[in-house]
Amino acid sequence: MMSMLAPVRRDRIIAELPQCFHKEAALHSRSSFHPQVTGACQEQRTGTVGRFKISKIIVVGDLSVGKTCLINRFCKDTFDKNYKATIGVDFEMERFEVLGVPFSLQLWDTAGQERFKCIASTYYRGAQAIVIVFDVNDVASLAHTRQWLADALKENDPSNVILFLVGSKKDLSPPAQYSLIERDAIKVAKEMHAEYWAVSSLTGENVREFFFRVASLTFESSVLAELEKSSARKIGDVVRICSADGDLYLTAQRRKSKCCR
Ligand SMILES: Nc1nc2c(ncn2[C@@H]2O[C@H](COP(=O)(O)OP(=O)(O)OP(=O)(O)O)[C@@H](O)[C@H]2O)c(=O)[nH]1
Ligand SMILES: [Mg+2]
Repeated sequence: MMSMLAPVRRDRIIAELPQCFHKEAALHSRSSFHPQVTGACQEQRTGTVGRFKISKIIVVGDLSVGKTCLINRFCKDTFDKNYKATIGVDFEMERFEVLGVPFSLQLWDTAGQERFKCIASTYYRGAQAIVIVFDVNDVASLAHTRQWLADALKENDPSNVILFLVGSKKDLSPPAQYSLIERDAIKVAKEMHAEYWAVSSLTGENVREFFFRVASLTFESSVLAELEKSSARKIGDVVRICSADGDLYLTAQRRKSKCCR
């Protein structure tokens, strides 16, 4: 409990919405946090967010695409060039402060190897975000992302999770080759309603930016869900949270699940 109360690391403080990687495949293209979220944070009306809530993020994808390295680069700032398969699952906690509100992510690193998949999949439930990783140098791993998503969604409510499609090992891909796979990856991301990123855990390129975006969008959707819940309680009716026009995927998903008919 004490550690939960200790101040958040200075390099985990998020005061502005980090931008997306590619405008064509972004969860939304607003340039700042949703005004209702900013307002709620200023007035400390974020409900369970910031006090009790820990958001679960699961990371899935083929074996050896670099899931463990991605998490280790961000959480520990280390990189191991030797492959050690994840057996079952591992997890890391990361504490942030978003718009002045403490916010924790539980990052679940799952096994890509077929023989461990069965154990790993029992940890998929209750995810707020699903990160599907593929290797930008391996088209088959991109093709397999659809199956990984389907498996992860079996254990989760599809209208309540946010999705990220992440191309790894960007350092190994010459620019001309990279831009070819990026075209396909963006197509897949759009189909999935996922936000697309490309990263390198070896060089660290985009790793921090990516996790800041994950934390921010997960935070934003948690606070919006809290606001929706508390106003629904007050009015005793279904309440619509107004969204800016730039909100591409989030509103579409929410509309499917919760909003007025
Ligand atoms: N060059 C380069 N190599 C990477 C990068 N990320 C991971 N690797 C290498 O790819 C191999 C697999 O990385 P892991 O992170 O263990 O892969 P994983 O997805 O966790 O694999 P499983 O746990 O079996 O599912 C290791 O040898 C890493 O060093 C990267 O960004 N660049
Ligand atoms: Mg691993």
